[in-house]
Amino acid sequence: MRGLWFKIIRLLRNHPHFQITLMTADRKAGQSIESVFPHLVTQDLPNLVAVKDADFSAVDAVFCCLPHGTTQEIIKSLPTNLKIVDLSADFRLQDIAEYEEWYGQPHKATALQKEAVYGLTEISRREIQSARLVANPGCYPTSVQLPLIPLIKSNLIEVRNIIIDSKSGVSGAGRGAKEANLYTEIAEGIHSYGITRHRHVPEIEQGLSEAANSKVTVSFTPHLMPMSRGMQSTIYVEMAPGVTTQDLKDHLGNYYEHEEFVVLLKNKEVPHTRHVRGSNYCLMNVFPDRIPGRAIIISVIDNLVKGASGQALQNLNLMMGIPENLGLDCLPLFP
Ligand SMILES: NC(=O)C1=CN([C@@H]2O[C@H](COP(=O)(O)OP(=O)(O)OC[C@H]3O[C@@H](n4cnc5c(N)ncnc54)[C@H](OP(=O)(O)O)[C@@H]3O)[C@@H](O)[C@H]2O)C=CC1
Ligand SMILES: CC(=O)N[C@@H](CCC(=O)OP(=O)(O)O)C(=O)O
Repeated sequence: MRGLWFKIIRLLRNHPHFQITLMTADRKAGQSIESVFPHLVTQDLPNLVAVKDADFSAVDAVFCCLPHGTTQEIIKSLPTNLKIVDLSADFRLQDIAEYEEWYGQPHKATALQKEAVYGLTEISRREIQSARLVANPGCYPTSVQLPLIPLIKSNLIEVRNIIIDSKSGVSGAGRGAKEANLYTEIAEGIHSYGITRHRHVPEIEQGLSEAANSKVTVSFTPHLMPMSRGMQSTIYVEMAPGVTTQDLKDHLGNYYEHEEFVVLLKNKEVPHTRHVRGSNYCLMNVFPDRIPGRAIIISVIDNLVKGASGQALQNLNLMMGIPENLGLDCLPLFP
Protein backbone atom coordinates (compact mmCIF):
# COMPACT_ATOMS: atom_id res chain seq x y z
CA MET A 1 0.00 0.00 0.00
CA ARG A 2 1.22 3.47 -0.88
CA GLY A 3 -1.02 4.53 1.97
CA LEU A 4 -2.22 7.64 0.22
CA TRP A 5 -4.95 7.84 2.79
CA PHE A 6 -2.51 8.36 5.64
CA LYS A 7 -1.23 11.44 3.81
CA ILE A 8 -4.83 12.59 3.65
CA ILE A 9 -5.22 11.91 7.38
CA ARG A 10 -2.19 14.14 8.03
CA LEU A 11 -3.76 16.99 6.08
CA LEU A 12 -7.22 16.52 7.60
CA ARG A 13 -5.67 16.74 11.08
CA ASN A 14 -5.31 20.50 10.50
CA HIS A 15 -8.64 20.97 8.76
CA PRO A 16 -11.16 23.12 10.62
CA HIS A 17 -14.29 21.53 9.08
CA PHE A 18 -13.65 17.88 8.20
CA GLN A 19 -13.70 15.02 10.66
CA ILE A 20 -12.77 11.42 9.88
CA THR A 21 -15.71 9.18 10.80
CA LEU A 22 -15.05 6.11 8.64
CA MET A 23 -11.99 4.35 7.19
CA THR A 24 -12.24 1.25 5.04
CA ALA A 25 -9.77 -1.49 4.15
CA ASP A 26 -9.73 -4.90 2.51
CA ARG A 27 -7.14 -7.33 3.96
CA LYS A 28 -6.65 -5.10 7.00
CA ALA A 29 -10.34 -4.68 7.80
CA GLY A 30 -10.90 -5.04 11.54
CA GLN A 31 -7.49 -3.64 12.48
CA SER A 32 -6.74 -0.39 14.26
CA ILE A 33 -5.03 2.36 12.31
CA GLU A 34 -1.93 2.27 14.49
CA SER A 35 -1.40 -1.41 13.74
CA VAL A 36 -1.14 -0.45 10.05
CA PHE A 37 0.56 2.93 10.48
CA PRO A 38 2.30 3.01 13.87
CA HIS A 39 3.09 6.73 13.51
CA LEU A 40 -0.65 7.44 13.90
CA VAL A 41 -0.78 5.94 17.42
CA THR A 42 -1.37 9.41 18.88
CA GLN A 43 -4.52 9.96 16.83
CA ASP A 44 -8.02 9.03 17.93
CA LEU A 45 -9.28 7.41 14.73
CA PRO A 46 -11.91 4.77 13.96
CA ASN A 47 -10.87 1.15 13.28
CA LEU A 48 -10.70 -0.03 9.67
CA VAL A 49 -13.85 -1.72 8.32
CA ALA A 50 -14.62 -3.59 5.12
CA VAL A 51 -16.53 -1.53 2.54
CA LYS A 52 -19.46 -3.98 2.66
CA ASP A 53 -19.82 -3.37 6.42
CA ALA A 54 -19.33 0.40 6.26
CA ASP A 55 -22.07 2.70 7.51
CA PHE A 56 -22.07 5.84 5.38
CA SER A 57 -24.95 7.55 7.23
CA ALA A 58 -22.63 10.02 8.99
CA VAL A 59 -20.47 10.61 5.90
CA ASP A 60 -20.71 13.61 3.54
CA ALA A 61 -17.60 13.07 1.47
CA VAL A 62 -15.16 10.31 0.56
CA PHE A 63 -11.54 10.15 -0.57
CA CYS A 64 -11.29 6.96 -2.57
CA CYS A 65 -7.72 5.58 -2.49
CA LEU A 66 -8.32 2.15 -4.00
CA PRO A 67 -6.38 0.34 -6.72
CA HIS A 68 -7.30 1.04 -10.37
CA GLY A 69 -10.15 -1.20 -11.46
CA THR A 70 -11.46 -1.79 -7.94
CA THR A 71 -12.65 1.76 -7.65
CA GLN A 72 -15.31 1.70 -10.36
CA GLU A 73 -17.46 -0.99 -8.81
CA ILE A 74 -17.07 0.30 -5.27
CA ILE A 75 -17.99 3.88 -6.18
CA LYS A 76 -21.01 2.55 -8.08
CA SER A 77 -22.23 0.93 -4.87
CA LEU A 78 -21.92 4.05 -2.67
CA PRO A 79 -24.88 6.27 -1.69
CA THR A 80 -25.43 8.83 -4.44
CA ASN A 81 -25.48 11.84 -2.10
CA LEU A 82 -21.77 11.45 -1.28
CA LYS A 83 -19.17 13.78 -2.74
CA ILE A 84 -16.24 11.71 -3.96
CA VAL A 85 -12.64 12.50 -4.85
CA ASP A 86 -11.16 9.43 -6.51
CA LEU A 87 -7.37 9.19 -6.41
CA SER A 88 -7.15 6.22 -8.76
CA ALA A 89 -7.02 6.57 -12.54
CA ASP A 90 -10.42 4.95 -13.11
CA PHE A 91 -12.29 8.13 -14.02
CA ARG A 92 -9.49 10.27 -15.46
CA LEU A 93 -9.77 9.31 -19.11
CA GLN A 94 -12.92 10.50 -20.86
CA ASP A 95 -12.47 8.05 -23.72
CA ILE A 96 -13.47 4.63 -22.38
CA ALA A 97 -11.71 2.83 -25.26
CA GLU A 98 -8.51 4.63 -24.36
CA TYR A 99 -8.90 3.63 -20.68
CA GLU A 100 -9.42 0.01 -21.70
CA GLU A 101 -6.40 0.08 -24.01
CA TRP A 102 -3.96 1.62 -21.50
CA TYR A 103 -5.25 -0.06 -18.33
CA GLY A 104 -5.91 -3.42 -20.00
CA GLN A 105 -9.34 -3.98 -18.47
CA PRO A 106 -12.96 -3.18 -19.29
CA HIS A 107 -14.46 -0.10 -17.64
CA LYS A 108 -17.29 -1.14 -15.34
CA ALA A 109 -18.88 2.23 -14.58
CA THR A 110 -19.21 4.07 -17.87
CA ALA A 111 -22.21 6.16 -16.74
CA LEU A 112 -20.22 7.47 -13.76
CA GLN A 113 -17.30 8.19 -16.07
CA LYS A 114 -19.50 10.69 -17.96
CA GLU A 115 -20.28 12.47 -14.70
CA ALA A 116 -16.68 12.67 -13.46
CA VAL A 117 -14.78 15.96 -13.61
CA TYR A 118 -10.99 15.89 -14.08
CA GLY A 119 -9.60 17.63 -11.02
CA LEU A 120 -6.64 19.73 -12.11
CA THR A 121 -7.70 22.40 -9.66
CA GLU A 122 -6.21 25.60 -11.07
CA ILE A 123 -7.39 24.72 -14.59
CA SER A 124 -10.91 23.37 -13.93
CA ARG A 125 -11.93 25.14 -10.75
CA ARG A 126 -15.45 26.09 -11.91
CA GLU A 127 -16.36 22.55 -13.01
CA ILE A 128 -14.91 21.05 -9.82
CA GLN A 129 -17.03 23.36 -7.65
CA SER A 130 -20.23 21.81 -8.94
CA ALA A 131 -18.98 18.23 -9.32
CA ARG A 132 -20.08 15.22 -7.27
CA LEU A 133 -17.29 12.94 -8.51
CA VAL A 134 -13.80 14.29 -9.16
CA ALA A 135 -11.04 12.24 -10.78
CA ASN A 136 -7.85 13.40 -9.09
CA PRO A 137 -5.06 13.77 -11.68
CA GLY A 138 -1.96 11.59 -11.69
CA CYS A 139 1.25 13.04 -10.29
CA TYR A 140 3.20 13.23 -13.58
CA PRO A 141 0.21 14.75 -15.45
CA THR A 142 -0.16 17.41 -12.71
CA SER A 143 3.47 18.51 -13.00
CA VAL A 144 3.28 18.60 -16.80
CA GLN A 145 -0.14 20.11 -17.45
CA LEU A 146 0.10 23.02 -14.99
CA PRO A 147 2.80 24.79 -17.05
CA LEU A 148 1.76 23.59 -20.51
CA ILE A 149 -2.02 24.12 -20.59
CA PRO A 150 -1.94 27.94 -20.20
CA LEU A 151 0.78 28.21 -22.87
CA ILE A 152 -1.06 25.97 -25.32
CA LYS A 153 -4.40 27.70 -24.74
CA SER A 154 -2.80 30.99 -25.75
CA ASN A 155 -0.98 29.52 -28.76
CA LEU A 156 2.40 30.54 -27.36
CA ILE A 157 4.02 27.16 -28.03
CA GLU A 158 3.83 24.72 -30.90
CA VAL A 159 2.03 21.51 -30.03
CA ARG A 160 4.46 19.39 -32.07
CA ASN A 161 7.74 18.11 -30.64
CA ILE A 162 6.90 18.47 -26.95
CA ILE A 163 9.46 16.41 -25.03
CA ILE A 164 8.86 15.66 -21.36
CA ASP A 165 11.53 14.22 -19.09
CA SER A 166 10.09 13.49 -15.63
CA LYS A 167 11.64 12.21 -12.45
CA SER A 168 9.85 10.80 -9.42
CA GLY A 169 10.65 9.79 -5.88
CA VAL A 170 10.11 6.15 -5.01
CA SER A 171 6.94 6.74 -2.95
CA GLY A 172 5.12 7.12 -6.29
CA ALA A 173 5.60 3.41 -6.78
CA GLY A 174 3.70 2.49 -3.64
CA ARG A 175 4.44 0.93 -0.29
CA GLY A 176 3.96 -2.64 -1.47
CA ALA A 177 6.95 -4.98 -1.30
CA LYS A 178 8.45 -5.22 -4.79
CA GLU A 179 11.95 -6.40 -5.66
CA ALA A 180 12.42 -3.45 -8.02
CA ASN A 181 11.87 -1.07 -5.13
CA LEU A 182 14.39 -2.56 -2.71
CA TYR A 183 16.92 -0.08 -1.31
CA THR A 184 19.74 -1.87 -3.14
CA GLU A 185 17.88 -1.62 -6.46
CA ILE A 186 17.07 2.09 -6.10
CA ALA A 187 19.89 3.74 -4.16
CA GLU A 188 22.85 5.43 -5.88
CA GLY A 189 21.44 5.34 -9.37
CA ILE A 190 18.51 6.38 -11.53
CA HIS A 191 16.70 4.63 -14.34
CA SER A 192 14.00 5.30 -16.91
CA TYR A 193 10.91 3.13 -17.08
CA GLY A 194 7.65 2.90 -19.01
CA ILE A 195 9.40 4.34 -22.08
CA THR A 196 6.69 5.25 -24.66
CA ARG A 197 4.07 3.25 -22.80
CA HIS A 198 3.54 4.84 -19.40
CA ARG A 199 -0.18 5.05 -18.59
CA HIS A 200 0.09 8.77 -17.85
CA VAL A 201 0.73 9.48 -21.55
CA PRO A 202 -2.97 9.39 -22.54
CA GLU A 203 -3.86 11.50 -19.49
CA ILE A 204 -1.30 14.18 -20.42
CA GLU A 205 -2.34 14.09 -24.09
CA GLN A 206 -6.03 14.37 -23.14
CA GLY A 207 -5.44 17.62 -21.20
CA LEU A 208 -3.11 19.16 -23.79
CA SER A 209 -5.39 18.21 -26.69
CA GLU A 210 -8.37 19.82 -24.99
CA ALA A 211 -6.31 23.01 -24.48
CA ALA A 212 -5.19 22.98 -28.13
CA ASN A 213 -8.53 21.93 -29.61
CA SER A 214 -6.61 19.39 -31.66
CA LYS A 215 -4.89 16.07 -31.03
CA VAL A 216 -1.55 16.58 -29.26
CA THR A 217 1.01 13.81 -28.87
CA VAL A 218 4.07 14.00 -26.63
CA SER A 219 7.31 12.17 -25.95
CA PHE A 220 7.25 11.31 -22.24
CA THR A 221 9.88 9.40 -20.28
CA PRO A 222 9.61 8.95 -16.50
CA HIS A 223 12.61 8.17 -14.28
CA LEU A 224 12.86 6.73 -10.81
CA MET A 225 15.05 8.75 -8.44
CA PRO A 226 16.68 7.59 -5.20
CA MET A 227 14.58 9.87 -2.99
CA SER A 228 11.41 9.12 -1.07
CA ARG A 229 9.26 11.93 -2.44
CA GLY A 230 9.35 14.72 -5.01
CA MET A 231 8.85 15.05 -8.73
CA GLN A 232 10.44 17.18 -11.45
CA SER A 233 9.31 17.55 -15.04
CA THR A 234 11.73 19.12 -17.49
CA ILE A 235 9.83 20.01 -20.64
CA TYR A 236 11.37 21.01 -23.98
CA VAL A 237 9.09 23.05 -26.26
CA GLU A 238 9.20 24.93 -29.53
CA MET A 239 7.81 28.45 -29.26
CA ALA A 240 5.31 29.84 -31.78
CA PRO A 241 6.86 32.22 -34.38
CA GLY A 242 7.90 35.53 -32.83
CA VAL A 243 7.35 34.34 -29.23
CA THR A 244 10.19 34.66 -26.67
CA THR A 245 10.87 32.90 -23.38
CA GLN A 246 10.04 36.18 -21.67
CA ASP A 247 6.57 35.97 -23.29
CA LEU A 248 6.13 32.46 -21.84
CA LYS A 249 7.22 33.71 -18.42
CA ASP A 250 4.95 36.75 -18.56
CA HIS A 251 2.00 34.61 -19.54
CA LEU A 252 2.51 31.99 -16.81
CA GLY A 253 3.18 34.77 -14.28
CA ASN A 254 -0.13 36.44 -15.15
CA TYR A 255 -2.07 33.19 -15.37
CA TYR A 256 -1.01 32.07 -11.89
CA GLU A 257 -0.67 35.51 -10.31
CA HIS A 258 -3.53 34.96 -7.86
CA GLU A 259 -2.93 31.27 -7.25
CA GLU A 260 -1.65 30.29 -3.83
CA PHE A 261 -0.20 26.92 -4.80
CA VAL A 262 1.26 27.45 -8.27
CA VAL A 263 4.22 29.79 -8.33
CA LEU A 264 6.39 31.01 -11.20
CA LEU A 265 9.90 31.63 -9.87
CA LYS A 266 11.63 34.92 -10.56
CA ASN A 267 14.58 35.57 -12.85
CA LYS A 268 16.71 32.45 -13.41
CA GLU A 269 15.79 30.69 -10.14
CA VAL A 270 15.76 26.94 -10.62
CA PRO A 271 12.86 24.94 -9.08
CA HIS A 272 14.10 22.25 -6.64
CA THR A 273 12.02 19.33 -5.40
CA ARG A 274 13.43 19.90 -1.90
CA HIS A 275 11.68 23.29 -1.87
CA VAL A 276 8.18 21.77 -2.17
CA ARG A 277 8.68 18.68 0.02
CA GLY A 278 5.59 17.98 2.13
CA SER A 279 3.69 20.97 0.68
CA ASN A 280 0.98 21.53 -1.90
CA TYR A 281 3.08 23.90 -4.02
CA CYS A 282 4.03 23.59 -7.65
CA LEU A 283 7.07 25.74 -8.51
CA MET A 284 7.95 26.39 -12.13
CA ASN A 285 10.24 28.48 -14.30
CA VAL A 286 11.09 28.92 -17.98
CA PHE A 287 14.58 29.08 -19.50
CA PRO A 288 15.78 29.89 -23.02
CA ASP A 289 17.33 26.93 -24.84
CA ARG A 290 20.61 27.39 -26.73
CA ILE A 291 18.69 26.38 -29.84
CA PRO A 292 16.84 29.46 -31.10
CA GLY A 293 13.06 29.20 -30.88
CA ARG A 294 13.08 26.56 -28.13
CA ALA A 295 12.46 26.87 -24.39
CA ILE A 296 12.97 24.63 -21.37
CA ILE A 297 10.27 24.57 -18.70
CA ILE A 298 10.92 23.04 -15.28
CA SER A 299 8.16 22.28 -12.79
CA VAL A 300 8.39 20.56 -9.40
CA ILE A 301 5.80 19.17 -7.00
CA ASP A 302 5.67 16.77 -4.07
CA ASN A 303 4.20 13.73 -5.83
CA LEU A 304 2.27 12.76 -2.69
CA VAL A 305 0.80 16.21 -1.99
CA LYS A 306 0.11 18.39 -5.06
CA GLY A 307 0.51 15.14 -7.05
CA ALA A 308 -2.08 13.28 -4.94
CA SER A 309 -3.54 13.94 -1.48
CA GLY A 310 -3.04 17.74 -1.36
CA GLN A 311 -4.74 18.32 -4.68
CA ALA A 312 -7.48 15.88 -3.58
CA LEU A 313 -8.17 17.97 -0.47
CA GLN A 314 -8.02 21.19 -2.50
CA ASN A 315 -10.69 19.69 -4.77
CA LEU A 316 -12.91 18.53 -1.92
CA ASN A 317 -12.73 21.98 -0.31
CA LEU A 318 -13.98 23.44 -3.59
CA MET A 319 -16.75 20.83 -3.91
CA MET A 320 -17.92 21.64 -0.36
CA GLY A 321 -17.92 25.41 -1.04
CA ILE A 322 -15.27 26.22 1.57
CA PRO A 323 -11.93 28.01 1.09
CA GLU A 324 -9.74 25.96 -1.19
CA ASN A 325 -6.62 26.16 0.98
CA LEU A 326 -8.10 24.82 4.24
CA GLY A 327 -5.86 22.09 5.71
CA LEU A 328 -3.20 22.81 3.10
CA ASP A 329 -1.41 25.59 4.84
CA CYS A 330 1.80 23.63 5.43
CA LEU A 331 5.22 24.97 4.58
CA PRO A 332 7.68 22.69 2.80
CA LEU A 333 9.77 20.47 5.10
CA PHE A 334 13.33 21.75 4.79
CA PRO A 335 16.01 20.47 5.04
N1 LIG B 1 -2.01 11.38 -8.12
C1 LIG B 1 -2.77 10.58 -7.46
O1 LIG B 1 -3.88 10.91 -7.19
C2 LIG B 1 -2.23 9.28 -7.07
C3 LIG B 1 -3.06 8.23 -7.07
N2 LIG B 1 -2.65 7.00 -6.76
C4 LIG B 1 -3.64 5.95 -6.83
O2 LIG B 1 -4.37 5.94 -5.59
C5 LIG B 1 -4.79 4.64 -5.32
C6 LIG B 1 -4.31 4.21 -3.94
O3 LIG B 1 -2.90 3.99 -3.91
P1 LIG B 1 -2.25 2.97 -2.86
O4 LIG B 1 -2.45 3.53 -1.50
O5 LIG B 1 -0.87 2.67 -3.28
O6 LIG B 1 -3.15 1.68 -3.18
P2 LIG B 1 -3.19 0.16 -2.68
O7 LIG B 1 -3.18 -0.70 -3.88
O8 LIG B 1 -2.21 -0.17 -1.67
O9 LIG B 1 -4.64 0.08 -1.99
C7 LIG B 1 -5.02 1.04 -1.08
C8 LIG B 1 -6.22 0.64 -0.27
O10 LIG B 1 -7.19 -0.06 -1.02
C9 LIG B 1 -7.69 -1.13 -0.22
N3 LIG B 1 -8.20 -2.15 -1.12
C10 LIG B 1 -7.51 -2.87 -2.00
N4 LIG B 1 -8.34 -3.68 -2.67
C11 LIG B 1 -9.57 -3.48 -2.19
C12 LIG B 1 -10.84 -4.03 -2.45
N5 LIG B 1 -11.00 -4.97 -3.38
N6 LIG B 1 -11.91 -3.58 -1.76
C13 LIG B 1 -11.77 -2.63 -0.82
N7 LIG B 1 -10.59 -2.06 -0.51
C14 LIG B 1 -9.50 -2.48 -1.19
C15 LIG B 1 -6.48 -1.58 0.57
O11 LIG B 1 -6.88 -2.26 1.75
P3 LIG B 1 -5.95 -3.38 2.46
O12 LIG B 1 -4.57 -2.82 2.60
O13 LIG B 1 -6.63 -3.60 3.76
O14 LIG B 1 -6.00 -4.60 1.60
C16 LIG B 1 -5.84 -0.26 0.90
O15 LIG B 1 -6.41 0.32 2.04
C17 LIG B 1 -4.26 3.76 -6.44
O16 LIG B 1 -5.24 3.65 -7.44
C18 LIG B 1 -3.08 4.57 -6.93
O17 LIG B 1 -2.69 4.24 -8.22
C19 LIG B 1 -1.41 6.82 -6.32
C20 LIG B 1 -0.49 7.87 -6.29
C21 LIG B 1 -0.81 9.15 -6.71
C1 LIG C 1 7.57 6.15 -9.25
C2 LIG C 1 6.33 5.46 -9.76
O1 LIG C 1 6.31 4.26 -9.93
N1 LIG C 1 5.28 6.24 -9.99
C3 LIG C 1 4.01 5.74 -10.46
C4 LIG C 1 3.13 6.90 -10.82
C5 LIG C 1 2.40 7.44 -9.68
C6 LIG C 1 0.98 6.93 -9.58
O2 LIG C 1 0.70 6.09 -8.78
O3 LIG C 1 0.11 7.39 -10.42
P1 LIG C 1 -1.42 6.86 -10.51
O4 LIG C 1 -2.19 7.78 -9.67
O5 LIG C 1 -1.81 6.97 -11.94
O6 LIG C 1 -1.46 5.47 -10.02
C7 LIG C 1 4.18 4.95 -11.76
O7 LIG C 1 4.97 5.34 -12.61
O8 LIG C 1 3.36 4.04 -11.96
